[in-house]
Amino acid sequence: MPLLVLYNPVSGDSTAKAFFDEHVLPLLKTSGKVVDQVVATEHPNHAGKILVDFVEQHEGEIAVVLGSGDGTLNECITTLSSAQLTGARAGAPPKVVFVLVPSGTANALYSTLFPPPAEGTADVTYRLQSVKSFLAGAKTRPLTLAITTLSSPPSARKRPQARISAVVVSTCLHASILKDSEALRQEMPGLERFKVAAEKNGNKWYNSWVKLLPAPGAEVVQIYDPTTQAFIDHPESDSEDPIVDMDGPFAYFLATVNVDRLEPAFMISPLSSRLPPTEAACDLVIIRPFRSPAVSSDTAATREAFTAISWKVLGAAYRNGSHVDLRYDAKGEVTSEGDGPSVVEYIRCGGWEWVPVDEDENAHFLCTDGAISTIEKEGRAVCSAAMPSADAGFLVHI
Ligand SMILES: Nc1ncnc2c1ncn2[C@@H]1O[C@H](COP(=O)(O)OP(=O)(O)OP(=O)(O)O)[C@@H](O)[C@H]1O
Repeated sequence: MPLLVLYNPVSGDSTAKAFFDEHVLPLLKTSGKVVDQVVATEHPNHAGKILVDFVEQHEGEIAVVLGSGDGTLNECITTLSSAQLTGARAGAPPKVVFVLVPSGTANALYSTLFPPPAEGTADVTYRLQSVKSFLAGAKTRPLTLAITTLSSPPSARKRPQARISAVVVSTCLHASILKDSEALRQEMPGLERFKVAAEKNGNKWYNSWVKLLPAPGAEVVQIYDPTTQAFIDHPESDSEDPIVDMDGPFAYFLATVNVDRLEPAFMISPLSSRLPPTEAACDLVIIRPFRSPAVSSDTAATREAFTAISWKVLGAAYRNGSHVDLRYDAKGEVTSEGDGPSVVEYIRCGGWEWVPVDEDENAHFLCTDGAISTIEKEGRAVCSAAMPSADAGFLVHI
């Protein structure tokens, strides 16, 4: 199988080149793997172009040893998915098997596939697990893709734009954090930039109309029930009318595919590994402040007071994803006991629609694997989960 070795020398703490020179390339060589090309990216979006060129120059399934974070992986998937391939590849995109070497800041996909040991993620052996799987000819897993279509208002008569994600699609707090944290990258190369950006955005609420759509093979939308610790049919979704309508305001709205965490310890969608989906589906984590018995109005004071609840939820996500079982007591305090309303609505669905209220500028940001897009006024974002056919698509070595 043609083998491309590709790394982003500036992802994470910029150590990918040293790690490849010292560990990855020697290991491939001593294992007898013939590497067809070794390339370092030179600028944003370069990874996708390198992959497309490689695909056009080689036949059959392609293996890519990729040293990067989730952003560069996304560039590879996005560029190849939208490329007009020429020659023998025209109209027939190949199967691409990624062998991941975590070299980014968050490495969400890698740390989901290989949950990190307590000692952390810097260890050489820890970082070479996907490479070892590749060398052993061990298992691969297909990636589900979340495809989000951004539409302009009908009067604009513009084509919708598609964004592809292999990890996360979000609005609200997470999108605001990612938007602001990018400006801090130089100053803070590690995960602390996300915390600084979170402080700035904690008291925002977002107004939007939302629809939840069932997965293709499921009749209805599903919701996690903390009492039985299982998914159940959403009470507002049945075979007659499976689509669930949701009102805001929202404090948090985030969908994942393929991952149960966005950083090694931040397990925001833990059920994707505890109760794995059997088909292409998004796991959606939603916080709506009006579910709290203590919140009945949207004012600066209620928003400020609710910040403590959001931090409790996100703090519990760092403790093994325990936020999914949090509830409100009668006074609106957060507890892990009783039978009050769940603080988080944890949904499993085939897709969703986000139609931001025009006046709410902050509700117009969308994050797809770290990249930020702006939904136009009177526009919308529609996301659906898809699994590619058996002879195409993207896989990872596990
Ligand atoms: N040579 C380069 N110079 C500057 N930027 C680059 C170069 N190569 C790639 N990039 C950009 O670097 C950005 C960050 O890459 P990547 O997502 O892999 O790492 P990360 O953000 O540190 O990790 P993670 O996504 O896991 O948090 C990408 O948006 C990519 O476009």
